[in-house]
Amino acid sequence: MKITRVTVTPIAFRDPPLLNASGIHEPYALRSIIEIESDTGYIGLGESYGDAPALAIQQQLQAQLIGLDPFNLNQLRAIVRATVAAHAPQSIAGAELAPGSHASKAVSNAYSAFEVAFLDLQARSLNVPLVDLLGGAVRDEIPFSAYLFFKYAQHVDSPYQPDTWGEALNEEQIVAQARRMIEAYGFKSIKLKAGTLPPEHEVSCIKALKQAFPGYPLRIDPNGNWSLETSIRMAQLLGDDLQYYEDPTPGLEGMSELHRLTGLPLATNMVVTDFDEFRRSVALDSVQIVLADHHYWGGLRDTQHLAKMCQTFGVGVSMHSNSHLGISLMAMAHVAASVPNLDYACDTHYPWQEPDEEVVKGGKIPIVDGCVKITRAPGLGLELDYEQLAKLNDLYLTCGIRQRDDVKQMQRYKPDWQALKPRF
Ligand SMILES: O=C([O-])C(=O)C[C@H](O)[C@@H](O)C(=O)[O-]
Ligand SMILES: [Mg+2]
Repeated sequence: MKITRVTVTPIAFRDPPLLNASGIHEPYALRSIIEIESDTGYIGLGESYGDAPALAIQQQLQAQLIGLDPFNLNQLRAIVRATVAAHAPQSIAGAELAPGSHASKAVSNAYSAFEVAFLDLQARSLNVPLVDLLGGAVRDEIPFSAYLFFKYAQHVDSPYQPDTWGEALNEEQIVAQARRMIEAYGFKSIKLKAGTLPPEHEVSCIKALKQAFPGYPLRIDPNGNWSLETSIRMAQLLGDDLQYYEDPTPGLEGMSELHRLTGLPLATNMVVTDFDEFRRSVALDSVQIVLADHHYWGGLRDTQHLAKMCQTFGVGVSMHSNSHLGISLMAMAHVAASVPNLDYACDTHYPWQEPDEEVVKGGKIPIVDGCVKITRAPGLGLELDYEQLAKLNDLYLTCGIRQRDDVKQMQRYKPDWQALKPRF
């Protein structure tokens, strides 16, 4: 088989005004949709970052992959490496909360974008689900958690109607958000994105969730926005409320000290984002759970390698998410299906995206009883809806956003807002 067509299509879709440690989400999130076609007529799909630096590399790669055998992932990696070395500026500051847009992650994120499409194409040509190329499924229902955010009712510049979730700033509103999400999707665990309002208030929201959903595993994620001292103080208030404490404080050293002092299980998608950081984290006992993300960990197979390393060193593993659509969700589901030691329900932003904004046929992928189900359909089991793709590409062309910037967006609400870390 030879690759005869590679198409990278940037898209934008509506994103609610979700608050986080950096600031606030812009009205549109960016992604890229990747198609690889073979001379035998199969198409493989991928989804990745649509921010300018990531997109530029993906677009550079389009022409260079023509003629390649889609089974030759080592050659894909070599081409990606050479292209990044030749074209990627080293100094691009990526959006901090989208680790895949860091310049240092350029190889692993571009490789991953195409690896998923290559694997999808391979699996389609063999008429097997993608997970079979990853060693087969140890589960076919992949658990995800309810991912709650503090949020405003509408964006500062209202480019479209306010979303239906409304404001969520206090305990009652957060409990209502959780209730709606759990009723709609059946999630069995809850994550609260924090690091944005005063820490005591965020902890009080966890207490309210604990009362409203007894027995539900709870997590809080301040994205490194609490000092070590604040993280210790909040740990005392939280007691044993949490399933794990996600990235409360910055740095491998800070997390290590926090674990030593509190004994709490710490999770991360910030201090362990590559294999070098993994090695250092093991030496320091900084984190007890790594949140993998194939988009910046170098694809589905490297995510399996990460999971194996976690197992070897007695570290738990689950999954991180940025704003994404269905191709990413199914890629996450297939790799999660192949990992025996996936110990926790994965994160996903998927419920925050609008029902009419999906690029795969059939619309939004169902999440039932908190799980995404994988089937025996070949590859990822998805077909592109070209009308929808064109619609979201138009949105990309007109939305005016080219690189995620949650800090700058927050400055539109609060002109003296600064990117402080830690803020509290
Ligand atoms: O677990 C995390 O740190 C994230 O999910 C990062 C995300 O980018 C989230 O904070 C966001 O989009 O605001
Ligand atoms: Mg996190």
